[in-house]
Amino acid sequence: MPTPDVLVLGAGTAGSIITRRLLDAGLTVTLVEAGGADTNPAIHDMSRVGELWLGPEDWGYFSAPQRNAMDRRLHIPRGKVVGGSNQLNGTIWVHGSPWDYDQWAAAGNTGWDWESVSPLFKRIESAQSPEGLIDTVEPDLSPIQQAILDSAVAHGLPLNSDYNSGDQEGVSRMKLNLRDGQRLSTWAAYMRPVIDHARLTLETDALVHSLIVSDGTVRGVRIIDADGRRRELHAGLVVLSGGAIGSPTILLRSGIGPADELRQHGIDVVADVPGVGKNLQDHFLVPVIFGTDRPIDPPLPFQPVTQTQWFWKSDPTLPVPDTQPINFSVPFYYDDGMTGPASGFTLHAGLIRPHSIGSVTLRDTDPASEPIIDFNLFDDERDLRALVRSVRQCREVGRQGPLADEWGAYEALPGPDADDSDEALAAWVRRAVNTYHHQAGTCRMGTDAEAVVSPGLRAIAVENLMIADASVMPSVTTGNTNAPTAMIAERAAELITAGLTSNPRSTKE
Ligand SMILES: Cc1cc2nc3c(=O)[nH]c(=O)nc-3n(C[C@H](O)[C@H](O)[C@H](O)COP(=O)(O)OP(=O)(O)OC[C@H]3O[C@@H](n4cnc5c(N)ncnc54)[C@H](O)[C@@H]3O)c2cc1C
Repeated sequence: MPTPDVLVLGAGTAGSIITRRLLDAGLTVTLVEAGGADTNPAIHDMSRVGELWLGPEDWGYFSAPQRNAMDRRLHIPRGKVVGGSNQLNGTIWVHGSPWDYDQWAAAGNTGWDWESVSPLFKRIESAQSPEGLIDTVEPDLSPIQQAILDSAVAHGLPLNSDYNSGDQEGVSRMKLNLRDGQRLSTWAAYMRPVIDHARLTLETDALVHSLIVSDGTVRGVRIIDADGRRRELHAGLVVLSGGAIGSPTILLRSGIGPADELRQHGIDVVADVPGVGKNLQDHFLVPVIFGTDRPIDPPLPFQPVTQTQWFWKSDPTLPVPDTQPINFSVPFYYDDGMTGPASGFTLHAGLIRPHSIGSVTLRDTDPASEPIIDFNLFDDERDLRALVRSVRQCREVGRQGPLADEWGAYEALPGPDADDSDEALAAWVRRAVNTYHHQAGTCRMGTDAEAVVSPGLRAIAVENLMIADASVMPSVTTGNTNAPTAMIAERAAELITAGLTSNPRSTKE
């Protein structure tokens, strides 16, 4: 096989966009993905997303026991399929706050301020730009979602018609990535139309073991392919897009990471990069589940289970909202210990500006092993406080407006046994907290000693390696992370094509 210009590792949200843009720019690309084709009908039908959890398309990770959450191990779904986590996600399209990107820039990441990145979001969206490939739609609300929205307004939240306008606060209908009622992942939008491209080689069901590095330069990658064979692939440039869990673990197995950690596993140290796998940030949800006297119809086929959300400051002095409750049209019982009525709805309290910082480390050197993912939940008490306030607010919303008057909503969980004290609500938060699936930051960009990539997304310690996915975020954005990851991917492709115009083999900034 001829050597491609670029090897892209991971066909998720970011890898799909980068591959397409590099093909458009005339480059030869090999795209390597651990998962297979997106043939499962539940991927495409947003009323069936729950079926994907712990199925063949889910890496099915569990966190380390969370000492401040009753030692619970939280399920961490991650997409193992072409399209990656975008094929399992809720398709909620949220830019984040302009403040997020200005913070990135203020930390030394020149070029990532809001004014610089907002044109990239515009370029991605078909409603904003003729070259945009991603559709965002607001589906008609189901009757229970309309009642949730109206009850939130009755509670005093402003109705916000566009949370991507720069002002996130208030309750909104969600903007979802759907086309003809079906999920529109970046894989579907960017890659499906070019799947037979002459300059594309697609390796699916191929697990990346590690990078091949010699003389401080990345030359290619070792994979275990669909037939179980160990093979090496080479390229002029390698782009790592394995996501916030996959990218740091690939680096660690390659000998790029904290030297002491690598030696513990008997891995030769290629580059001592202390920040690899550190700075894990995520968002967290806590369900407040209601039954209703008036029966709620189950979601129709292709009807999204979640359609409304709100952004709210649990402390009015904060610069941006630190909570983002999202609302499900069904009672969502996360584990066997949670029981209640079969028909109902869930208002999820949501923490989106976490202070506790976690890590991703290797369990062993087997690429098929689950890494140790430790959120370090509630290490910082402010996170617990914000979730307690958010749970209290969700309870209040469920008790008023049309939810109470027209649907006869009653709280099933935490339920009447939990009083309204901070202690009682904190106990529920520790018992019921789960990830909101927005892991980020584990190969963060920056200019300091803990940075893994430069603001130009080049690996700091080795040549010919770029990292582009949710792992490079310096801090997680205020809201869902798919759109920000897509934005990072567009920027990455732009940086590669600009840098390669003069010399296709040069990766220097
Ligand atoms: C259940 C769920 C719901 C979510 N809901 C939303 C939402 O509604 N809105 C939103 O904005 N965000 C949501 N997210 C988050 C969003 O989907 C992610 O932030 C985004 O997909 C991250 O993109 P990525 O490219 O960084 O990683 P991914 O999309 O995860 O891509 C990484 C790819 O690399 C592959 N890979 C990893 N390791 C290896 C290896 N060793 N060898 C080969 N391939 C490898 C993976 O299989 C995967 O395909 C959700 C996520 C989940 C899991």
